[in-house]
Amino acid sequence: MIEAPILVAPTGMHRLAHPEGEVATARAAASCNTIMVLSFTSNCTIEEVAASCDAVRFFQLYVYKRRDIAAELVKRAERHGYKAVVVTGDTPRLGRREADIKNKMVAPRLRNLEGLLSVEVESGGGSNLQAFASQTHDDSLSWKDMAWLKSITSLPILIKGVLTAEDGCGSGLNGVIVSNHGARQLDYAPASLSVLEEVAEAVAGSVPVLFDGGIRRGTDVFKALALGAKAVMVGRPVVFGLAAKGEQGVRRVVEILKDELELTMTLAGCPTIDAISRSHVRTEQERLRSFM
Ligand SMILES: Cc1cc2nc3c(=O)[nH]c(=O)nc-3n(C[C@H](O)[C@H](O)[C@H](O)COP(=O)(O)O)c2cc1C
Ligand SMILES: CCCCC(=O)C(=O)O
Repeated sequence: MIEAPILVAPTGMHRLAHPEGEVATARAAASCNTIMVLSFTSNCTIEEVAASCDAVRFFQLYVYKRRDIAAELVKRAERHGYKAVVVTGDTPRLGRREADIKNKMVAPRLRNLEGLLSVEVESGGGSNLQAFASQTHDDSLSWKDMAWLKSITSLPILIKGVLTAEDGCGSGLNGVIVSNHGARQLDYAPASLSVLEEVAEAVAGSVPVLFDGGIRRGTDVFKALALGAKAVMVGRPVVFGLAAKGEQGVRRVVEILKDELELTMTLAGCPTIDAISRSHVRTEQERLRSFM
């Protein structure tokens, strides 16, 4: 269905990077024939992104204390042709982002929420995003809430932010995304690549396992696929491409990754994605063991 196993990860507030925001990213993803996961905290609306071009898109969900708002946005995504919900499980509260506090970070308008919620928040002199998240995100989020989510949508649901085998196989959802939120949430959370294999083994092919975190080269995509991911998602490089050259910049980022993946496959003797196997990579642990 998609040209390469490289998706656009949900990242918030694309107008911080480019005036056209998520619409430019969506067009780039569409022209690369890949899937964009639209962030719940986008600047462009669900409808604007849907109307920008014809492509497969997923919608990322933050579960708000105000469940009616979360449900309303999922309904809007469903109505506008988004094909899956990606529920982010690792952000019941925002991690302590000291740079945002120091820089007095102010989020640009989250237009999806207009008419639903006042986005004027007092930051107390620190990060306005952090103050906003603590007012809105439901910090009691747990597995039991997945039953509620299933009850409000017929779309497939993927859980993002899984870092253990136990969470991977216990979700009862339609897909698992191994991620530590780009190391933006909890210091000392494991690097997502270091736990990918154990999660993939536990899930054992029952649902697709996706991966994100630190994908910067085609070789990184290859490593993640060898360790059990069906596809990867890319966060920061897409935002950097958007900031540098808008739609064209995002397209270039995805193309570079795809070209590098193809080169890596050829040099590793893999004519197809399915030919990438566990034996193509050696982990740090295996390397150390080989010295013993
Ligand atoms: C600026 C920024 C904003 C992000 N916003 C969201 C978001 O709105 N929702 C979400 O689930 N993850 C968000 N993430 C996390 C990404 O989806 C992804 O997990 C992470 O960026 C992957 O790592 P990478 O940046 O090394 O590719 C964000 C990450 C960044 C860098
Ligand atoms: C309130 C969440 C903001 C978007 C996000 O998830 C991030 O910045 O990592």
